[in-house]
Amino acid sequence: MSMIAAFYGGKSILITGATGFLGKVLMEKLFRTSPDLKVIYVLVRPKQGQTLQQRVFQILDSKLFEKVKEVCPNVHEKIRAISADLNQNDFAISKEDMQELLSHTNIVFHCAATVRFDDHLRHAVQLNVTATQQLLLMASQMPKLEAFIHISTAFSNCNLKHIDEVVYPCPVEPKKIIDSMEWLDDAIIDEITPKLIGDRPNTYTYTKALGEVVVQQEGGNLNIAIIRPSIVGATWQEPFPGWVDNLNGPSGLIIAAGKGFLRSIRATPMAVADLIPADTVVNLTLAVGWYTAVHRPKSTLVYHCTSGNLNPCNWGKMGLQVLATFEKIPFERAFRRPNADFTTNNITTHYWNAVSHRAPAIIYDFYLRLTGRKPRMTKLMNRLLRTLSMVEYFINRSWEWSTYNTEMLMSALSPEDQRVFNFDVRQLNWLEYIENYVLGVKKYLLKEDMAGIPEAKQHLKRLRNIHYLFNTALFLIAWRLLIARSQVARNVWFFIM
Ligand SMILES: CCCCCCCCCCCCCCCCCCCCCCCCCCCC(=O)SCCNC(=O)CCNC(=O)[C@H](O)C(C)(C)COP(=O)(O)OP(=O)(O)OC[C@H]1O[C@@H](n2cnc3c(N)ncnc32)[C@H](O)[C@@H]1OP(=O)(O)O
Ligand SMILES: NC(=O)C1=CN([C@@H]2O[C@H](COP(=O)(O)OP(=O)(O)OC[C@H]3O[C@@H](n4cnc5c(N)ncnc54)[C@H](OP(=O)(O)O)[C@@H]3O)[C@@H](O)[C@H]2O)C=CC1
Repeated sequence: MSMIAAFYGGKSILITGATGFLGKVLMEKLFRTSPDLKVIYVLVRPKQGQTLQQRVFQILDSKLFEKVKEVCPNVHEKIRAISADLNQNDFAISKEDMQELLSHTNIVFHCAATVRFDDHLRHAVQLNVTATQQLLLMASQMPKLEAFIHISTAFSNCNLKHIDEVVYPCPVEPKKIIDSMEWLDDAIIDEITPKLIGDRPNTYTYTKALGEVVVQQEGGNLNIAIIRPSIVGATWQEPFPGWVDNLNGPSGLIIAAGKGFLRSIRATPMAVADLIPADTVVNLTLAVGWYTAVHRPKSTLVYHCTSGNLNPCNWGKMGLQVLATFEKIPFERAFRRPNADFTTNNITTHYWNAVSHRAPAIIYDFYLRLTGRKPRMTKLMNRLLRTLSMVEYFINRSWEWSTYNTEMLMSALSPEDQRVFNFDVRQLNWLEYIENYVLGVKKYLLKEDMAGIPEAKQHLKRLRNIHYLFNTALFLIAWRLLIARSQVARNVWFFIM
């Protein structure tokens, strides 16, 4: 019998960010392994054209939850969607809902965040820092609370090379930052943002670091733990391999490469690609929730959920495997044959961006215009180049994350829990994982049918022939121009003939 699964039985659990990528996998695992849990409260903001219930039921009715329905047929009754906006005071939760949350919640999993790299500092502080502060305040008024688990990121201290499982202080106190966001206007915030984020690459990593400091400073007597996942990728095993539902991290770039838009990327092949599957993060999170509630460590423990020091894979190996998978399972209606390459310096990056990204987009848009259609490729390419410039920081460096607490926790689990809540990345076979990831991107993100693979292969063959024809024509034109101008070229030509 799994002790962790039994622990969540009968519990009332509050999840923020439940409609996000990690939140969904977390809910799925909770319902599947502890179908006798009492209720999961999810803080959800209303979205245009959908009621809260519709939003949540859409998730429960998705393929991700198919197995849950078998073990927990009344799953719809065990989820309680609470209207909340983490950007608002008291999260704009009604008095009755707040009362219910405060008096019943046993465990809090705080997953909500803005993960955009380019978010305005004011908004990133609001969601990643102030909302965390407010949630802690709520948690301190929950008499039945047993554990508060905060999801951060392994990159919150990416300005360091070696990162320990501790909360690092920030030069400016989070409270001062929160206060200043209230009275500074946008223009001044824009001006001071580079100074505040310092040697971090973006507002996301900076505000996640501030959020951790808030958790440590304002956690009071709560049982708190912080989890720091690295780059979260598609699921490894559960509920099935390859599940993914957004374009963050590598997923969007896998699409861009598979559709033939992404032809070169500035990356260091030997740099460690610290990916971690979403189900591994969720298993660790649930184990941490149990451990924190039952063992009540004296201080706030930080757990690194990373792969690099236990089972490293580098970007070169990952890129090659992604490309190899496209051979077997190509994406439909590719723009060009997938054939991306790594560049390593500014000059080659600019050159290939011009030749392989911008030029084909301009030519294609010209063709669209000629045929009376709306040009769209240049816009798409600009977006891709912007994304590339934002991720470059992370794919040209390696970090070392120590994992003492995570390994300690692994050894504290019973053999059954180690199996049911497996977060041992040493067992991960990267080649198999990446192949399933690409397959998952095709099925769950692009919603492409496997029956379309033969046609996709035919399409790639046609693209290859067009490519050969285009190159031959280009060569002949260049040669013809050369022959017209150079006696040496003419002599060589006649000699060959
Ligand atoms: C040895 C040599 C070998 C050679 C082999 C070479 C082979 C190469 C093969 C290449 C194969 C590729 C696979 C490997 C790629 C590796 C890259 C991995 C990158 C990983 C970097 C992650 C770093 C993680 C650090 C921290 C981790 C975390 O803690 S948080 C999670 C990470 N967060 C994110 O990823 C968010 C990033 N996104 C953003 O910040 C923003 O979206 C943006 C700034 C990128 C774009 O903002 P913008 O306002 O322009 O657009 P937006 O409104 O967001 O969206 C507009 C449309 O664009 C779509 N979109 C959004 N995001 C992406 C994306 N990442 N990729 C593509 N498209 C995206 C979005 O859906 C919108 O579409 P429409 O709705 O249709 O308009
Ligand atoms: N994905 C990754 O690679 C990594 C993620 N993390 C961390 O994991 C956590 C979850 O990330 P992930 O699932 O990928 O992120 P997503 O962007 O997929 O999900 C974010 C969640 O936060 C919610 N949210 C955002 N703003 C508000 C708001 N104002 N009010 C209420 N809810 C809001 C979103 O709701 P809505 O659906 O309404 O938008 C969504 O449920 C984050 O803390 C992130 O920092 C850490 C490392 C890597």
